[in-house]
Amino acid sequence: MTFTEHLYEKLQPIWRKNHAHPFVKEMGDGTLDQDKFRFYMIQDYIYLIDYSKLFAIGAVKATNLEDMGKFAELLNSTMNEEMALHRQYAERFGISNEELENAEASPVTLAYTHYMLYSAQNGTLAELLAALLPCMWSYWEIGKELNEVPGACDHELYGEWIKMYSSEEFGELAQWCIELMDKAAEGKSEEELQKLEEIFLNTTRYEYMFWDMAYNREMWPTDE
Ligand SMILES: Cc1ncc(CO)c(N)n1
Repeated sequence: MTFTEHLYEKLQPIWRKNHAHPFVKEMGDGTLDQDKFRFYMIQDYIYLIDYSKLFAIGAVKATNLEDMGKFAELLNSTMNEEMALHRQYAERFGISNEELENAEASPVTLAYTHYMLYSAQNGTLAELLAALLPCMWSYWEIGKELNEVPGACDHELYGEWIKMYSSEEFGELAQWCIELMDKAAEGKSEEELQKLEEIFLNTTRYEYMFWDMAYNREMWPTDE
């Protein structure tokens, strides 16, 4: 069994919970409250700015030109394709690019992005991959699952989201991350593997918390 197969199997209970979250389910059946989606889309944009930086750090930590180029490709596709989807949604909601870029991160968004960047900046390439893999992998799986729901990808609001994350292009990038994680885990000590598992578990948990934060539109406590 490969390292990623082991992680996938071990964390299935949490992954199932992610897929079953009402935010995800309601995107699939088209009943999701648009204000929840609007909140999600703004927070996800803020998330993706730091997520892009993770790929830039990946390019720095890559040990060969092929992987370095792939991280550069991921950086480019995140900033110019994935974030373009959010910019399109923002336009539909009447939110300007500037507003989007300067939005305030919620507590969960801040905790999640900072944890990822901490792991990327202070850890090995394998640790960076362990932090980023649940993001790419779970979105790809959720995209594919929602794409199976009859009519879901034709929904006037959520259809584009489903098409993006179930796309072959997104799937290929996720697949590349899975393979690189397995290569990077090769020959690592038990202790190091344990560390990778812990990081993977934590970002998997953060994925759940991100859906939940968006569903409840959770922001900072107010002074009132
Ligand atoms: C929170 C989150 N995780 C993963 C992805 C996939 O890129 C995303 N856009 N947002």
